[in-house]
Amino acid sequence: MAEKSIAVIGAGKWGQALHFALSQNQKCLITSRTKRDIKDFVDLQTALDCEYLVIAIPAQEIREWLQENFVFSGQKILVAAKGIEASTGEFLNEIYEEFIPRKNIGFISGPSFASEVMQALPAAIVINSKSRKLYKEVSPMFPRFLKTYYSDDVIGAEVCGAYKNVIAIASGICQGLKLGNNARASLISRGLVEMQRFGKEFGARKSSFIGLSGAGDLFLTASSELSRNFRVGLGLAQGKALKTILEELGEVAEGVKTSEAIHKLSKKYKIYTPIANEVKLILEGKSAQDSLKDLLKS
Ligand SMILES: NC(=O)C1=CN([C@@H]2O[C@H](COP(=O)(O)OP(=O)(O)OC[C@H]3O[C@@H](n4cnc5c(N)ncnc54)[C@H](OP(=O)(O)O)[C@@H]3O)[C@@H](O)[C@H]2O)C=CC1
Ligand SMILES: O=C(CO)COP(=O)(O)O
Repeated sequence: MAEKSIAVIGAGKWGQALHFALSQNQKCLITSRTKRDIKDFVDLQTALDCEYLVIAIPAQEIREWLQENFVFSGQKILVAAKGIEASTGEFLNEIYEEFIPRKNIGFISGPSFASEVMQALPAAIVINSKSRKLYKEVSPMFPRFLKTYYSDDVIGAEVCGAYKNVIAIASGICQGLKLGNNARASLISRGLVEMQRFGKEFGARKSSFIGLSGAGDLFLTASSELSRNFRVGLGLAQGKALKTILEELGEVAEGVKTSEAIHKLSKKYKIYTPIANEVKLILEGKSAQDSLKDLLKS
């Protein structure tokens, strides 16, 4: 295995942005299911032979991808996805740990729209790992414009990154229904309380929710049309069918499936998650106006 070699797997929006960022300080390879005519694009095996892998494959696809493609041979992994597996309700750390030792895995979180990273605009992200050593190894790989912080609250970062996508859908609905700034601020702040309550059940640390991974990413995603999840919400408020919205989007909106996962987990562990539950129901066809009435009285 080549030393300090690094590759991004998954050349979607975020994978390409991370490849751009990681190419500033060293050579970084990139691969994807669909072959692309882009700089440093290699076949999958060449990428898998690298020592460091940044995996930007969506949450719902990763288990099957790992089963079919991944053999652990000492690689260190940074997980770029933000979501919870809907079919099982399993967190990404649980899935990855079936294939890779915990000390070799880190999770990227924090407010980071790919399109802005692509323009080298400044941002701050968190590398969440049980191994501080891993953080120390990967931190210098990031360019100056992407400031990195360390946290060992892996589950906290995961819940924040996944849950904020669902709240972003709710916020897009709120915007689409023209409910006003007061309503949106109320929704986002109650969303933060809700995701913290949910995370507590799984051992997430409270402080993660007021930091970059939580409030930082939530405020970003739930207040901007740059967010795909927010745009899903806008489409729902306009009465568009989910299928049409997702076709028009052409990119992943993790909040859609993650709302199912949250529903499953909140039912199992009896966690009060009113906003996520209404998002799931709206995605299944409930009218947004009816959801609003139910949220206001609950
Ligand atoms: N975009 C952003 O600003 C940010 C995104 N994220 C997270 O990163 C993850 C990826 O997002 P993003 O890159 O934007 O999404 P995109 O929809 O742009 O790209 C998805 C990528 O996943 C690959 N992919 C999808 N299904 C499979 C599969 N079954 N097997 C192998 N590869 C697959 C696609 O490969 P191909 O195209 O080659 O077929 C593509 O490279 C999501 O979890 C998202 O929440 C996190 C932070 C910021
Ligand atoms: O996670 C993101 C920014 O931090 C991107 O959010 P969207 O997937 O909603 O675009």
